[in-house]
Amino acid sequence: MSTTDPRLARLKGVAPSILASDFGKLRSQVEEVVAAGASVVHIDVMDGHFVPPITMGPIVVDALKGVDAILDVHLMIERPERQLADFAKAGADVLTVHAEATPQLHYALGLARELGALAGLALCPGTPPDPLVETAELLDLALAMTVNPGWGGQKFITTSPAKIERMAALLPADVPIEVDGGVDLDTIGVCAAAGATVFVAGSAVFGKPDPGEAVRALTAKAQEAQAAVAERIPGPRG
Ligand SMILES: O=C(CO)[C@@H](O)[C@H](O)COP(=O)(O)O
Repeated sequence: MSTTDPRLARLKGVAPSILASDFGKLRSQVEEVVAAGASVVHIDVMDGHFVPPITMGPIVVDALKGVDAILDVHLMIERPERQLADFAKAGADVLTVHAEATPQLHYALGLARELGALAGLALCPGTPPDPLVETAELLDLALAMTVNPGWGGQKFITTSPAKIERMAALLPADVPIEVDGGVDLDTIGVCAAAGATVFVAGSAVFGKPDPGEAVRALTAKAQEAQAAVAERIPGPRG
């Protein structure tokens, strides 16, 4: 964890995923959710190899430059270390790579930091949390996929909260845990109670008629669950 980076203070709460947005009005939709309180905007990069779909590249990150939010880039691509420089140059604040996507994890995470970004490590639902232990000192964020990566609108995998708890037990308390996939009003509370503090939501935000209101409702649910946990067990993640 690079504790001095001021961006870490904003790396929390609901992170709307632009995968579910209307790309014809991308900037105004993003500005709407930021005005509603989102301090993180999630950008899903898919390469057609690590996951079947192809989505977006650095040009989309660049299009969001200047938005008053952390640009959180989730690289669902093989050998992400080869692309990190382009995404950093485009304005990525967080560069998250998958443990399953490269044999050179320490190199990739170190490079993300060297390029001036925060370094995130993502784990697919079937991947045990072990890589977090090996790379802990290089991590600014841990991402628990709560669906198999590749598509928005999937159903939340119900064993995810137990995995989040295992991750939280292994990580230093100041490394935030982000959840991604099937996060909505029904599932955000269990994620928050398990220790997640960043909540990626695509369909549950941009799939709604009022994305700003959706951010506020999700935020309230997460805070309610966090408050209930803090009342029971005061602690660093509470
Ligand atoms: O990384 C991914 C999908 O692989 C996600 O970020 C999705 O964009 C989440 O979408 P919803 O499940 O919230 O609709």
